[in-house]
Amino acid sequence: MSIRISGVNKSFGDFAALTDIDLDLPSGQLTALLGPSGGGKSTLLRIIAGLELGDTGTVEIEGVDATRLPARKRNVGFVFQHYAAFRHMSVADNVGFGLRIRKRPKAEIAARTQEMLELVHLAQFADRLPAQLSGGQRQRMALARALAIEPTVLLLDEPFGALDAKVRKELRDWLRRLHDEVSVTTVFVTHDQEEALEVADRIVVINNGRVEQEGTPDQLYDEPAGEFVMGFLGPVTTLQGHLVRPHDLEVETHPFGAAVAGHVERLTRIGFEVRLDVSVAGEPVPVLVTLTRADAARKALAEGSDVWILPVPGASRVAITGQVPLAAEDDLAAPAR
Ligand SMILES: Nc1ncnc2c1ncn2[C@@H]1O[C@H](COP(=O)(O)OP(=O)(O)OP(=O)(O)O)[C@@H](O)[C@H]1O
Repeated sequence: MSIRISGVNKSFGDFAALTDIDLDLPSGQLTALLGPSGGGKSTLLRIIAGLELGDTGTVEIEGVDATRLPARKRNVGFVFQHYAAFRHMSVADNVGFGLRIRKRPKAEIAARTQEMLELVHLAQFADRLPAQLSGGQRQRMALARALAIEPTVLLLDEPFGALDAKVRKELRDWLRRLHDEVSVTTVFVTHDQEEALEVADRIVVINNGRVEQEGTPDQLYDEPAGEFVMGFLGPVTTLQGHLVRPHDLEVETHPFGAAVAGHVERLTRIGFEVRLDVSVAGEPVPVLVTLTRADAARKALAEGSDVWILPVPGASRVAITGQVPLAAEDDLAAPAR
């Protein structure tokens, strides 16, 4: 285990930012800390980095107790959302900065800088100033700088958060490939569930200062530990006291099995999908069902259709206990995936 966090608590005044955090983050893997704003992700990352000290607990990095080690002795590389580059230094000098302050020989600095610039595909921009790069290129420069010191651990705090959706997606794919190439233990903070599901080997869901669940993307998606995790990972709807995913509901225009009867109140086409708002006796709000256009056409579904709905076998379902899933409403308003 590369990073072991045991019994960490952290309060700011009487506000508990982190409560009883125990985590093992495996060597060489890409782990996402995922959760809503204010949940404590950045605080945990800063404690791993040594930029913040927990009130209790320990942090071990590669078997070494790092709890009381200052940040510069932990051998971590760090990239923040808004990367603060040295504006008067060239891209190459920015990348080599960490090596210069560590007083490495000049030839080594030059070679390593070149290697890093090639890794992040910025070699042709070595002599530019950071202001002459695009936002995405600047974040790649930041990654090159963090990696130049050969860190044991690479920590990224919403590294692509400030970029537009398309560049973000490109960098996300690129980070995954980069990680596979250099395979340094990487922990990144995100509040974007799609980013975490796509990129990470492991996901730790953090909410209200606590770990809600950790596991592989598939484990979390297939077996969410509760309402919060299920609601945070994508669109959900409510049927018979359970949360279920709208695309996991089978819909027919005739009764079948244990299906419940309903009435299509609204039919919306969104790209290749069709979304149905189905009123069901006993349900306070319409049940949401998504299916493909072809499926909807084949079944001749229309507003006003009488339908029967049932979760498909093996669908993830979570019993509702009263806690409102945070992401659900936004996700329902957005085009279903
Ligand atoms: N230095 C501080 N002093 C007081 N409160 C703080 C401090 N740092 C963080 N907090 C509080 O601790 C909570 C957790 O903050 P943190 O930045 O870790 O959350 P986060 O999950 O990373 O959120 P975001 O995605 O918005 O950055 C927040 O409520 C924040 O206001």
